[in-house]
Amino acid sequence: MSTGYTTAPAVTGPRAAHAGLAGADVSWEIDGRLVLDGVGLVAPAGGVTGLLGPNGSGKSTLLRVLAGVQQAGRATRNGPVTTFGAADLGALPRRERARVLALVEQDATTDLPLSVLDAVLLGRIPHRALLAGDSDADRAAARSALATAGAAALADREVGTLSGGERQRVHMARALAQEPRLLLLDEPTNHLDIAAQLAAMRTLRDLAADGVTVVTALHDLNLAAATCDHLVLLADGRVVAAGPVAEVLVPAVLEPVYGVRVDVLTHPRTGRPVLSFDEG
Ligand SMILES: Nc1ncnc2c1ncn2[C@@H]1O[C@H](COP(=O)(O)OP(=O)(O)OP(=O)(O)O)[C@@H](O)[C@H]1O
Repeated sequence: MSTGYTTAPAVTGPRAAHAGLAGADVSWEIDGRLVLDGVGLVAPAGGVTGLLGPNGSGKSTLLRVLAGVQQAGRATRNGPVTTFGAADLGALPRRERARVLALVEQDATTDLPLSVLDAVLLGRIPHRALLAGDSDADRAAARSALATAGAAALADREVGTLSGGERQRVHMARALAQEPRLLLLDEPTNHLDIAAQLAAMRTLRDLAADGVTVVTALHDLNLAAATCDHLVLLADGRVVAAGPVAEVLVPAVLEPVYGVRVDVLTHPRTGRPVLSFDEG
């Protein structure tokens, strides 16, 4: 079922005047196949927007297109029109864009023999003069980001030796060190234990409360129910529903998209939806 595209919820954070991220008609073709088909997306500043959808629905591609790093394929029609506040994201020079947005990719790996601290310091590059080395302020920002991501103890480890969950925390720390105003994340809770998942989502909520626009792809619909303000549901490269959590996470929307039976309960403390699934 399509609920069409709804307007974004009211924004109440310190940067409430900022309109957040808006994408119109984002279409992308890979090997002659349309993997994003006219996606319209609104992610309000001061909120966490969850990007949902089954495997292959286009979440990673959309995030990479929004971040301007999608290599495979090409834009179709007139190309995506994506604004962040008053800025046309697509028109921003690369370095300028890196000062505005950070992308935390799914299972990003590196073969470079980098220490964790050095990997996180890479996030500071857009903020310093060309050819300048790390300043004390950069190192302080990197250590603070590591602490926020629950990875302070890993600072001197080599990235290649880390577990999946440890690496995930380091990728989050690198993005935090970048101090973006728009943070895009692809499955940031992948590999994380339950406490770390909740901590990661708490970090995203805290950033949003400070006015950062957060867009995160998630598979865990209950995590989305518990932590997101706004949801965008993709299926086959199209937006099939978007809006507040309570409007999107309903059986009539989810069942045809995922092909499972969904029951929605209400959390006794938070009042948010809690979902239960059965094979359809
Ligand atoms: N480099 C590529 N070459 C060919 N097809 C691709 C490429 N990258 C993505 N696709 C296809 O585009 C579609 C969307 O993929 P994408 O990774 O964006 O989906 P997703 O929603 O993130 O999936 P998942 O939940 O499994 O991570 C899929 O059908 C995928 O096979």
